[in-house]
Amino acid sequence: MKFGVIGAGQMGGGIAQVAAQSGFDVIVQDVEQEYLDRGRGVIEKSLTKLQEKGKLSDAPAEVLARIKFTTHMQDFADCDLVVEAIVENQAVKNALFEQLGQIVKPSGILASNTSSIPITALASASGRPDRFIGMHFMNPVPLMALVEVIRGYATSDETAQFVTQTAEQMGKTPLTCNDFPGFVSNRILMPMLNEAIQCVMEGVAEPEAIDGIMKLGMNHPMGPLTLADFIGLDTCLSIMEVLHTGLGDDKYRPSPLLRKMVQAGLLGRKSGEGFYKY
Ligand SMILES: CC(=O)CC(=O)SCCNC(=O)CCNC(=O)[C@H](O)C(C)(C)COP(=O)(O)OP(=O)(O)OC[C@H]1O[C@@H](n2cnc3c(N)ncnc32)[C@H](O)[C@@H]1OP(=O)(O)O
Ligand SMILES: NC(=O)C1=CN([C@@H]2O[C@H](COP(=O)(O)OP(=O)(O)OC[C@H]3O[C@@H](n4cnc5c(N)ncnc54)[C@H](OP(=O)(O)O)[C@@H]3O)[C@@H](O)[C@H]2O)C=CC1
Repeated sequence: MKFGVIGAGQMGGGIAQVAAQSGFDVIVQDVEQEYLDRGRGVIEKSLTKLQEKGKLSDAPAEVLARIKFTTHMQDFADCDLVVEAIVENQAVKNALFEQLGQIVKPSGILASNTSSIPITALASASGRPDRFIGMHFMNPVPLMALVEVIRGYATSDETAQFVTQTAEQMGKTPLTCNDFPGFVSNRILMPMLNEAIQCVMEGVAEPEAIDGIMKLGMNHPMGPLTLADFIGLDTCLSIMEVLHTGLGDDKYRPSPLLRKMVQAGLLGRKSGEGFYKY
């Protein structure tokens, strides 16, 4: 199978890595060579770590050799499946799928790794709504078991079956849901992170205490503020905005502190500072 990935950021890189670990021929596209080089470096590090722990069947170099990096979208023409993992912005994703729908061969399936944006809208932009689906990996992709599979209004049974099987071949557990804002994962997760941020803003406790309470008290592997920093505060804000607009309920209102931090360029781990410094 020829597996395309658009975006070489934290999610795109992880998806490409796991696809290559599963034996697929992978091609990753990003807008600048610089982002591709950075993505390649992150994949290399992760593969080395997995090998050290005996969790990799092939040598890292063999896995890497299955990944081709490109800045040209035309290179996706003969892909069987293309998963998009660019910035969480509907206008940008719409424009990309309009273009991609004209490039990929007609039998190719297009998928979005979006955290929250309506799959049905992206499917319409692609011009092939029956062969379009949400394939939502979790971060960090090499370690997390779930792929949330989101069926759009017109997604065909064949498309859903193909993507479910592919997720299984990648060693993941696919679970299916319908197309509602934030799907299941982020409709439940993100309001909790937003509430933790609201606790910081209201002075309920220091970030370390909030995270400690949720880790020790609820057995969460990461506290909510550490997790928000890990996901990216810009992505968290975009998801809250989709929930707020899409569900029309003020309980999803993004915390003003979250908004202010994104305006200040404090995006979490990826910018070097969020609720913590990295
Ligand atoms: C926003 C969305 O749309 C959807 C989302 O994805 S929401 C986010 C979902 N993800 C989560 O909630 C993650 C929550 N966190 C966790 O589950 C865990 O902290 C974790 C799995 C990330 C790490 O596991 P952990 O038990 O805390 O152990 P930790 O010691 O930190 O890491 C385990 C090992 O994996 C390694 N590791 C971390 N990321 C890695 C990667 N990408 N590749 C390879 N190895 C990796 C770590 O370096 C560490 O190695 P050592 O043991 O040698 O130190
Ligand atoms: N972070 C997370 O925990 C999770 C995120 N997601 C979703 O995955 C997607 C990607 O998120 P994430 O990896 O965190 O984001 P990142 O910011 O790490 O990566 C996005 C990448 O896509 C690139 N990009 C932006 N626009 C385009 C374009 N038009 N064409 C090609 N590449 C482009 C970016 O380049 P540049 O730097 O120039 O913008 C960047 O390299 C989002 O939809 C997000 O909601 C899903 C699950 C978890």
